Amino acid sequence: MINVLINGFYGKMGQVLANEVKQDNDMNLIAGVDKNAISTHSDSKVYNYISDCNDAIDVIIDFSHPDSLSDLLKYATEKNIALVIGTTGLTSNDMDKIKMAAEKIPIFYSANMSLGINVLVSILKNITPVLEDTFDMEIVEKHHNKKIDAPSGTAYMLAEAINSTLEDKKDYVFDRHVKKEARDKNEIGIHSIRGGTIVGEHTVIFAGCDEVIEIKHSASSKKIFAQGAIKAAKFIYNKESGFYNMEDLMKM
Ligand SMILES: NC(=O)C1=CN([C@@H]2O[C@H](COP(=O)(O)OP(=O)(O)OC[C@H]3O[C@@H](n4cnc5c(N)ncnc54)[C@H](OP(=O)(O)O)[C@@H]3O)[C@@H](O)[C@H]2O)C=CC1
Ligand SMILES: O=C(O)C1=N[C@H](C(=O)O)C[C@H](O)C1
Repeated sequence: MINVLINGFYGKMGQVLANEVKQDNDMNLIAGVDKNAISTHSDSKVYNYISDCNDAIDVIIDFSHPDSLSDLLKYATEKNIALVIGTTGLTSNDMDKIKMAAEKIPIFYSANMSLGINVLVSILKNITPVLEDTFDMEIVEKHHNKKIDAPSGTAYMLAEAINSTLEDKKDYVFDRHVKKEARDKNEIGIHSIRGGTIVGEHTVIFAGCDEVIEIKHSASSKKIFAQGAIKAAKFIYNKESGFYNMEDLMKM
């Protein structure tokens, strides 16, 4: 059995994940951590601070808030516990800290744990070199009205997938407003929409002369992210230290 701790336990993802972990025969939900822990709130043990947890844990799965990152990395590295991180809105400095911690423990990071988005990443890497000279590239992401970061972590991940194939990297332009100059060829536009309960939609638009290609991924339930995180946890809990992502998991 793999012993799991969930960071961000009372959150939308934390609760969906707890449910999925409980139904998984290989996993044992040991406890949760949330900044407003109320012991009577659920049938699971929940701590206010990760440092309060002295249980034997094999893997921590984190869907919380960037503010919890320092405590999370300190705890996991000190106790030598594998980490799966799905939290978005992280800065490049945060990502550097994650990569430094990954020199000591195995860490899996993905801004989107669904299989579909990660297939979309490989499609983008294949088609961008063919289209880059003549097509403009725009990304539109839509999420629920409770989401606190914009653009989504996935939108950045898709833009990075496009850029990874290009020698001349494109700049990112967010929520483009009308400006005097024409659209610069050397940019990727990223547009964020927030409303209702939209789980997550990402569309990549390649707009050429007299033709348009649109590739869209729609999530209709948060379960796909939770199930992806469980696969990631099973993949890394007994791995060597290192920084892992969905590409490593999909290669298996
Ligand atoms: N990688 C992926 O596939 C996916 C990633 N996400 C990302 O996961 C994160 C969580 O999403 P979601 O569940 O919708 O958000 P929620 O706001 O519903 O949940 C986050 C939870 O973490 C708690 N929290 C805040 N700060 C801390 C802290 N310092 N320590 C521990 N817990 C803390 C929040 O408490 P409080 O409400 O009191 O602030 C809340 O209970 C987001 O960054 C989101 O973008 C979401 C879906 C899929
Ligand atoms: O906050 C969410 O809900 C989601 N966040 C992730 C992101 O920022 O890309 C992944 C998914 O789209 C849902």
